[in-house]
Amino acid sequence: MKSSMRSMVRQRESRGKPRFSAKRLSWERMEPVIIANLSSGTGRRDRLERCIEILHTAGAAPEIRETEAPGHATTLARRAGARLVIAAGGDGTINEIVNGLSPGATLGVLPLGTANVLARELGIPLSPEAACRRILAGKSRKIDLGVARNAEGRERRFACMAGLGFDALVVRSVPPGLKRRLGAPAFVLTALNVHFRSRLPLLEINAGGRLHRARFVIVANGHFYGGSYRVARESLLDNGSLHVTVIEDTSTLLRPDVLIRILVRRPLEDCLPAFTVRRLSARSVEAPVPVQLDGEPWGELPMRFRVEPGALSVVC
Ligand SMILES: Nc1ncnc2c1ncn2[C@@H]1O[C@H](COP(=O)(O)OP(=O)(O)OP(=O)(O)O)[C@@H](O)[C@H]1O
Repeated sequence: MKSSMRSMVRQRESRGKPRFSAKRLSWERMEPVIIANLSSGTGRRDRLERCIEILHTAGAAPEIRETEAPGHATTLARRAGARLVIAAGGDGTINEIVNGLSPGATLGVLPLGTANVLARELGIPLSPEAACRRILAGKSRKIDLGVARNAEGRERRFACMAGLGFDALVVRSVPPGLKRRLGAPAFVLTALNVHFRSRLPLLEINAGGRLHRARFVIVANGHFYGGSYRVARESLLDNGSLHVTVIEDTSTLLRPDVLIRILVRRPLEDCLPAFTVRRLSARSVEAPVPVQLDGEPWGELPMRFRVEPGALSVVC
């Protein structure tokens, strides 16, 4: 079973060459707007102001919009229209923006979050100054987006990953104060707490007619997870598929061969069942199973997931 899954991954990867080439972006004409979440991990005002200064010095005069509450970035992105919309924040802010962007808009990223998975995936420098220079260099490319659809038919896009079960419970449980103080290690501590103290509900996924039962499933659009941890060997942002990692039991994550790979940032697909698909469905088996999208809670199973190839234009 495992070897057939690995060969599926290999087959897909050999077909997974970039499908959308980079093109030069006329960002001056796109009237840039920065949507800034100053409550995100490293979203301090002085960092944002340094970025604005760099952009001004280069002759760009972006409009600045600060978020006032969770969800506000979606409204601001919707209002911005077909412009260069620069997300100053983390993956949660990017997720909100991606869910409000107009067709014809391009996303820029100033990584001011905790994990900054999409920035890492795109190779955007994590220093805000260097990220500004990348925006000024003005190249864009198309990437895929994942889409989750819940039982009521509501849809939400994700740029990096959906997590079913274990990590969604962690995201729900991490105390905001601990996250502010510790950053990413707050998730590791909470994950250990959830693993040892909670009874994780069982879920079932159906991918192309194959059923898998697990307590934790990662549906990734890219290959990084939770920062610089890896689920897959290489970036998958534009290969037209979702990468699925199946963790039957979270105690597997503490198995020495798996733990070592996690610690040295080797891809989980080397030691855990993984495959790529265009769509899958997931349901809970016994008790409600929570879901997270790009690190933010988004309801419970059942849900369907699919990829939208080349759905987002991003500065890279
Ligand atoms: N003005 C605001 N006040 C409080 N929370 C906000 C505000 N604007 C946005 N948020 C919320 O802040 C949360 C965290 O944002 P974000 O994910 O960008 O930062 P992060 O968690 O530090 O980064 P990462 O996801 O990269 O680890 C999101 O849930 C978002 O809805």
